[in-house]
Amino acid sequence: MLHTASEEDPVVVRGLRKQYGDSHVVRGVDLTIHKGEVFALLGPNGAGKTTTVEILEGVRQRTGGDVRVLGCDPADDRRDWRARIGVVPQSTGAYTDLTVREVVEHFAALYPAPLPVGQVIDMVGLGKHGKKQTTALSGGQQRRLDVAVGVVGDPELIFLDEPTTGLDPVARREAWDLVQYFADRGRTTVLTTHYLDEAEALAQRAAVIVDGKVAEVSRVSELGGRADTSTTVSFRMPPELAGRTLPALPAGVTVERDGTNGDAPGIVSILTRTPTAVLLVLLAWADEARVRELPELRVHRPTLEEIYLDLISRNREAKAGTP
Ligand SMILES: Nc1ncnc2c1ncn2[C@@H]1O[C@H](COP(=O)(O)OP(=O)(O)OP(=O)(O)O)[C@@H](O)[C@H]1O
Repeated sequence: MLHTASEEDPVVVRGLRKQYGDSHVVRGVDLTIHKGEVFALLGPNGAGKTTTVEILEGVRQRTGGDVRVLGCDPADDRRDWRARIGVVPQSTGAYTDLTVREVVEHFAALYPAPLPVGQVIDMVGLGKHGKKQTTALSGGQQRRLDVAVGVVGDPELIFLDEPTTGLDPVARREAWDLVQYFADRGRTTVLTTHYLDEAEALAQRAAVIVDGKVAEVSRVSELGGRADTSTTVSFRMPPELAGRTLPALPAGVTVERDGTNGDAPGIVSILTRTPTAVLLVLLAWADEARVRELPELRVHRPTLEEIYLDLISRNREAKAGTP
């Protein structure tokens, strides 16, 4: 049963299971991925992300559950269906003694309406290497070739499994531009990544998979209750204000002080949902005491990485507490 998903949704998964012998590696995954979105799959090593993605790509058989990808069951592996999806697998392909251009041309010929080969080679940053033997490419250049091969068919749905692993920072940004290019064309992308900045930059929604189950699926901006988390305003108490009480702060704040270290005044941290209001009060207070700079003043909102690590650790603790 594929309830609550629309006909339009390119990926609909319900109760997906995969077992290798006695080992249950995907244990009841539900996912609905909407048309035109970049959807990130996050989770620790061995969580079952690649297994799930490979089932969606039709390269791995499932043990149970319902799966619809572009309206078809991937297990049927229809040729016309396959031409509508693009796959950049986790491991780099081996293309023997062909040149970059020959490899991309070869794959382009498999699709009814491929993108121009030269454009794709340029887009992945291999413009200067079209005539190079693939065996002579660096690891990062080979990874770019994988991406070219995955997208040359101008697919409706693209699976990118850790596409930027091994790329230098400039090449990573180029790969991000490429994902954005397809998003702008209304294409759908399923992006598996360990880089949370990548998920944050590219994806609208994400699922966190832990131990073969979806621990959470939400908008990236709301992952792990992120939208509701407090901001920390902190500073080192200046000597001029040491020993004074803080001014009256807006309601709902929590104040923490680390111990003063000998004569050094300690750090004051204020957890708040209204950092601007807190800053206004603090700055007026400092100004009144003629303190022009609050030392080490910092306004810190938890990063996606901190939220993610917290989510994984809470998940592990909950599991450890389960009898
Ligand atoms: N062919 C196989 N036979 C037996 N076990 C397998 C096989 N393929 C994968 N596994 C196991 O299934 C589990 C999930 O692996 P999977 O590759 O899906 O994880 P992942 O979330 O993609 O991890 P990573 O982030 O490291 O890529 C792992 O414990 C892995 O060892």
